[in-house]
Order: sequence, then structure tokens, then C-alpha cells
Amino acid sequence: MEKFVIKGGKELRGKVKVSGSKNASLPIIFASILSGELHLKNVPDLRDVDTSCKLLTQMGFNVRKERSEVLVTAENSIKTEAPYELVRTMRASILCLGPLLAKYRKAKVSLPGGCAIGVRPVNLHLKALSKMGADIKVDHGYITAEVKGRLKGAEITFDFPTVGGTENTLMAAVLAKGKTVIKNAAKEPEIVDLARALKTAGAEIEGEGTDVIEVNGVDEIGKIEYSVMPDRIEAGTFLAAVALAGGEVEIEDFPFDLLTAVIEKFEEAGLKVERLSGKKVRVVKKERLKGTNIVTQPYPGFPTDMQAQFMAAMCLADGISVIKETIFENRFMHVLELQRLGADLTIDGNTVVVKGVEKLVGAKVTATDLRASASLVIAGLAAENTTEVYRIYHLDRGYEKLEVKLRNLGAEIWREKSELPY
Ligand SMILES: CC(=O)N[C@H]1[C@@H](OP(=O)(O)OP(=O)(O)OC[C@H]2O[C@@H](n3ccc(=O)[nH]c3=O)[C@H](O)[C@@H]2O)O[C@H](CO)[C@@H](O)[C@@H]1O
Ligand SMILES: C=C(OP(=O)(O)O)C(=O)O
Repeated sequence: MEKFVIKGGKELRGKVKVSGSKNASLPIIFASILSGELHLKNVPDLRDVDTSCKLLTQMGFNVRKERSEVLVTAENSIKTEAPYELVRTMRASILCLGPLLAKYRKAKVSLPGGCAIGVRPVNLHLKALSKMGADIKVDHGYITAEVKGRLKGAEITFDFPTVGGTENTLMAAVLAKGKTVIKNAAKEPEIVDLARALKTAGAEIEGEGTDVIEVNGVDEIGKIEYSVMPDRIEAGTFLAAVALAGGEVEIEDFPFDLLTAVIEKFEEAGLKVERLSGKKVRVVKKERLKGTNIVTQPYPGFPTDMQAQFMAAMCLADGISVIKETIFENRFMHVLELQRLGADLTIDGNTVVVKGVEKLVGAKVTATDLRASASLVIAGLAAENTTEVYRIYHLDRGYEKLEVKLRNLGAEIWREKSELPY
């Protein structure tokens, strides 16, 4: 196991480029089940991408990952099973269910794992696929599903705009018979990216990015050829890093228009975010930030995946910030760890009150999930002395070479073998 060692107190200066999006890459990789042929570019080098490739390989797909590209072909017979050993490490594995059912008419998928940020049921995915004609059972930790003949188009109304549920239903609908209408669909940009990728292969989809998506099922689709959008959460994490460490950084491949809610909140706190061109911004911290409130919401609201990093930034802002989490019921695991660094935080239900402190002081902290890990790393950049972050395997699920990128900006951060069993 590895840990990060961070010597805090260095301002960040220079240029950094945002990698391809994790949450867009994963569904598109699983969409290859529908097409049997995928050529995906701008794929980040992440543990979750490796897990997705392993899962497809185990099913019998031919998968090649070369630098930032993933190529998939279906040449052999396919096993329609996703076993616990792989699925437990990654939430997005559930996204093979819709495509397997649509293409191969049966699937056996372990109930997914992923970040421990809430119960995260998949009832809405299963309800939608049942409505499309699938017969689904959940037994011994596995979802077993099959459909006689083809899935059929249906009108689905989600109780909550679930991102994964929308993606699974959208992919299933592409090869279903007839028209599917998804109402109260999630509007996240990664869903738009998935729809665009599917359209390169001939899928008939309209309304992605709005709360009603319409899909006309087709008999088959061709090759998916696509380049993944930049990772808006990684981009936002760099804003938070400058907000904490200070300095001036130019960020390339910055998805400006997809980060409006995050940029507005950092600007309200006093960070300067200047758009230099379409996809390039300059971020400057000139003075101590001031306390700012956020409420997490589905897109286009403030993303839950930026909550921990924003909270870390507010630990050193003047005054009080109120952080309300409305998407996941257990996404404050970073609070205890930020407190170890000297942050003044009080949890009250789904709200954390942050009282800005003069300084943070380095300590040993343990990452509990992906974005919690990021919040601890960036807090460590601003803390006095040395911070050691354990369990960084969470971080490796979703950030490409974060320590290398931060080091190139002048941070003192490196990876070491952990002396602990984790
Ligand atoms: C791989 C990926 O893209 N992950 C993202 C995706 O996760 P994910 O797709 O799992 O998130 P959802 O949008 O589905 O979940 C939102 C809320 O709905 C609930 N729910 C969801 C499905 C369901 O069947 N039943 C149910 O109750 C969840 O428990 C949660 O409280 O969107 C989240 C919300 O933006 C992000 O934090 C994750 O980074
Ligand atoms: C919660 C996240 O990921 P996942 O849904 O893959 O667990 C995330 O990206 O912050």
C-alpha cells in the first residue's frame, strides 16, 4: 500500500492540463457491449478504467488500452457475467447491466461497490429495466436479469434524476424495440457525452442534457469512435487547490461552461477565475478567501463530487461557511480527517458548519473515499509541516497522476510505501 507525503506551504505556479473525464469514460467503455466495437480517445489512466477493461476482458471482449486510448472488439463468445471480485471495487460496473440485457438478453451482475458515501441502491435502474420487459431477481448479492426476445421501449419516469440509472436506461433503450422516453432524467454533462458517443455509432437519441431523453431503438449500432470530455471534477479540484495553497495557475482543457456553479462559488469566496480562451483559465488567489455557503444539487447545481474539496478550501476562509449535502446521506467522512489538521467543523445532519481557522497543521490522515482523498491532499498543501495521507488507492480510482501534476506546479508531494497495512 502507498501513502502521500506532503510538505505544505508552497504556492502553486505554472500550467496544468485536465485529463479526460472518469465519469464519462466508464459508461462509454461499457457502451462497447452494445456496439461490439469501440475506439475511445482522451481516456484517463485510472484504476476505474483498468477495472472496466478487466471486466470486459473477463466477459470475453478483446480490450486494448494504449496510452490515452481504449479499443474494444467483440470477436469471441461473450460471458454475460460481472463477478463480485471486480464489481465490488467500482460503482460504475452496474453500467454493464443495461447494455448486456439489450444486446445479449441476459446478465448476472454483482451488486456494485464504489465509494462508501451512502447506501447507493440500484432500485431505480432495476425498475426502469423491468419496465422495458426484463425479468429481474436479486439473490445472494447478484442481480440476475433476462428478457424474452428484445427489450421494448417504454416511458420511464425517475423518482430522482439518477445519473447511473439514466445511463443504464439510455444504453438499454438504444437497442430496444420502439421508442423509450426517460422523464426526470439526469442532466449531467457525462450523460450528454455518452449520448454523443452512442450517436457516432448510429444510435437515435434526442434530448440529452435536458430532463426528457427520447431514444428510438435500432436493430444494431456500428463502431463507437469518440474522444472523452475533460473531467470537470478534476478541473474543479485544481480551483480548490489554488484556493488553499495560493499562487497563480493556468489550467488547460478546462470545461468552463460545465463548471458554472463551482466557479461562481469560488469567485464569491474571492478566488479569481479568468477565462483566457475557450478551454483555458487563469486562477489567482490574491488574498484570504471569505466563508461561502454551498448546497449540493443535481447538475447544473453545485456537484456533490466537489463538496469535500470546497469544504477543505473553506477551512482557511474568513468567517463561517455552511455546506449542505443533499445527494448522498453519508458524504462527510472527510470531516473527522480535516479536523485532525486543525479545521473547525461541526456536523448537524446533512449540514457542516465550517468556521475558518488561521492555519492548518500537518498530521497523519486517512482517505475514506475518492473526493475525501482529494480534499485531504489539497488541505495538506496549505498545512504547516508534513501531512501524510493514507489509503490513497481511493484517489487512484479517479485522479490521473495528481501528485505529478501538483509537483509540476511547485508542490512538495510524493508517493511512498506505507508503513501501515493500508
Ligand atoms: C460513476 C459515476 O458517474 N458516478 C457519479 C454518479 O453516481 P451514481 O450514478 O451512483 O449517482 P446517482 O445519481 O444514481 O445517485 C444519486 C442519489 O440517488 C440515489 N439512488 C440512485 C439510484 C437508484 O437506483 N436509487 C437511488 O436511491 C443514490 O443513493 C443517491 O442518493 O452520480 C453521482 C451524483 O452526481 C456522483 O457523485 C458520482 O460520481
Ligand atoms: C462518487 C464517485 O465515484 P463513484 O460513483 O464511481 O463511486 C466520484 O467520482 O466522486
